[in-house]
Amino acid sequence: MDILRIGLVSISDRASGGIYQDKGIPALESWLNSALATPFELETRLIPDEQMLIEHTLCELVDEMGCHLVLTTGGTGPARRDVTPDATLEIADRVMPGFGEQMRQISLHYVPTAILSRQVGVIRKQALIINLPGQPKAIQETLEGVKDAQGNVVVHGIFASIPYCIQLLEGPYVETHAAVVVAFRPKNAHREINR
Ligand SMILES: Nc1ncnc2c1ncn2[C@@H]1O[C@H](COP(=O)(O)OP(=O)(O)OP(=O)(O)O)[C@@H](O)[C@H]1O
Ligand SMILES: Nc1nc2c(c(=O)[nH]1)N[C@H]1C(S)=C(S)[C@@H](COP(=O)(O)O)O[C@H]1N2
Repeated sequence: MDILRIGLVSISDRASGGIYQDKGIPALESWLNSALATPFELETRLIPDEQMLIEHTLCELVDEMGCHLVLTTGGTGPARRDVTPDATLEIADRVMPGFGEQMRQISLHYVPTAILSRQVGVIRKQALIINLPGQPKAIQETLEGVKDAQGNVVVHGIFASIPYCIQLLEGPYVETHAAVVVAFRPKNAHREINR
């Protein structure tokens, strides 16, 4: 069986220019290490907010590196140089509107400015590509969702739906640690999908 390959792309003019240290890739990496029970390989990239470069990087990760999942962080807002969703849509085969809708829903529990993120989820070939906001804390917030003080789920994180999406795209079977995120699969979703 194919090993799970995940691309992580931190998109920041200042982090890529050395003005501040990139916290995006370390936050993504540490969250994935805590959440995934399945072994995985990472491909990481730190790039500025340049649309052509973002498009090229996403295509390289999907088409050449064979990633099943690509998570971007940064550049989803309304500022002139925030072009991550534009680049993602440009190289997409299909849009998955639920991911953007769900992330904004989750984020409203944390910041009233959640609606300023234009983040999208798309499919290109075998890969699911998802834009996360640039604030490093937004990574855990959107992937994990909202829980109350007793640990009960208030809004499901988007990662709950990612293993089944990868499975439907004929990628590897992804298992998660239930203490961090419970992956949803319909009752009749077998480990192997036979077509
Ligand atoms: N890679 C990163 N590492 C650390 N902090 C970041 C990173 N990206 C964004 N941030 C923080 O989150 C804020 C919002 O992110 P956003 O993607 O809008 O960046 P920005 O303000 O356009 O600046 P830049 O592209 O130079 O990071 C930033 O102003 C910064 O404080
Ligand atoms: N979960 C979460 N979502 C969030 C935020 C946040 O701090 N946490 N910041 C918001 C803000 S202030 C902006 S401007 C938009 C876009 O952020 P970006 O340009 O850093 O991607 O994401 C929004 N979504």
